[in-house]
Amino acid sequence: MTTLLDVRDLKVRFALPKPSLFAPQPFLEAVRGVSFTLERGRALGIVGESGSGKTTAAMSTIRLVPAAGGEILFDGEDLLQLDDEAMRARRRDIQLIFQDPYSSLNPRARVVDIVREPMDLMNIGDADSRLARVKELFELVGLRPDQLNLFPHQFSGGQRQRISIARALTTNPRLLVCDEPVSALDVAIQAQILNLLARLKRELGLSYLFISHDLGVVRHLCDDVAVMYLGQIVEQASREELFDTPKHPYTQALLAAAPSLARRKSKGYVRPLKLSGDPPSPINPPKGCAFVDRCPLAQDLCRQEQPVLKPNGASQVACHFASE
Ligand SMILES: Nc1ncnc2c1ncn2[C@@H]1O[C@H](COP(=O)(O)OP(=O)(O)OP(=O)(O)O)[C@@H](O)[C@H]1O
Repeated sequence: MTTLLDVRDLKVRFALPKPSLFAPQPFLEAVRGVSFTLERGRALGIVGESGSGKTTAAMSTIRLVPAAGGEILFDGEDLLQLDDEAMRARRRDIQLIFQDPYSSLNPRARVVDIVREPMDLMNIGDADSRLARVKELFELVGLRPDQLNLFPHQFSGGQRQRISIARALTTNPRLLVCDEPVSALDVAIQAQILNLLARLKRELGLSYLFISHDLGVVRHLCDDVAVMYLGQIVEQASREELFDTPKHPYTQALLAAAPSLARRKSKGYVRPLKLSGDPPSPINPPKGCAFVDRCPLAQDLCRQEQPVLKPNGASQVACHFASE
């Protein structure tokens, strides 16, 4: 396996309005030292509750949100060190798919123009080759050639997501960042789009950074999974390892909340833990473990010392007392 993306100690913080002129600048710590690797041809799912920092981590990985620190090695080159022009050139390799295809597609443009636009903006090929590529991509994503001149409102939600995917593929990217790409779709349509993404990954050797709050969706598509909690990764493992033997009490609670995903066999013991309460505020986050107030394993050490990700079996887990 070769590594496409190697993110090290990524930090993102947002400046908040000052309560008064002379008060210190308050910050919201949205991503607090996140590290992960994504191998070529694989899909890494990032899961976690709303507000855990999934979107911010992914957007800062591709420099759509500025990072406050860290390294983002794409093919060995640190994206944070690139000037704007070099970064623009890199954008060909990295494309985005959003949750709501309708709001990301220009309602007044014909879909042929929508799909072609990235090639126009990046000056890829001539008019004929661009049109040929749009037709090819239409077929690849399961749209018909006679639909080329229609407008977005003439398509269903699932078809609109196919249009977004075709558009994202025009530049021959190597990495697709998918932010809740099927959350707005009916369950049956979700499966179709996930199957399409899985096929494209196989056929084109694409890598995905796949953000979702839905563990079922992640299990369908992703090879590896990172679980985020208050701006940090608390567990990272292969799909099998994560769903069969979840180790962090937060991962166990997430799985226990989705009984259809918990393993039938006793191999992975999933504590019947119910999550109550909310995560702490990302403004002045706690010094120790952020999960401590909701955790059945919590001890004094957890309040004093932040656990770091370390190997636990075949997984990486940030917990002082995680099950082995
Ligand atoms: N532009 C911003 N300014 C200030 N705070 C922000 C901004 N964008 C995000 N945040 C905060 O950063 C934290 C992480 O948000 P983020 O959207 O990355 O989480 P998420 O896990 O993707 O959640 P969701 O699934 O709801 O999108 C949250 O506390 C959010 O309120």
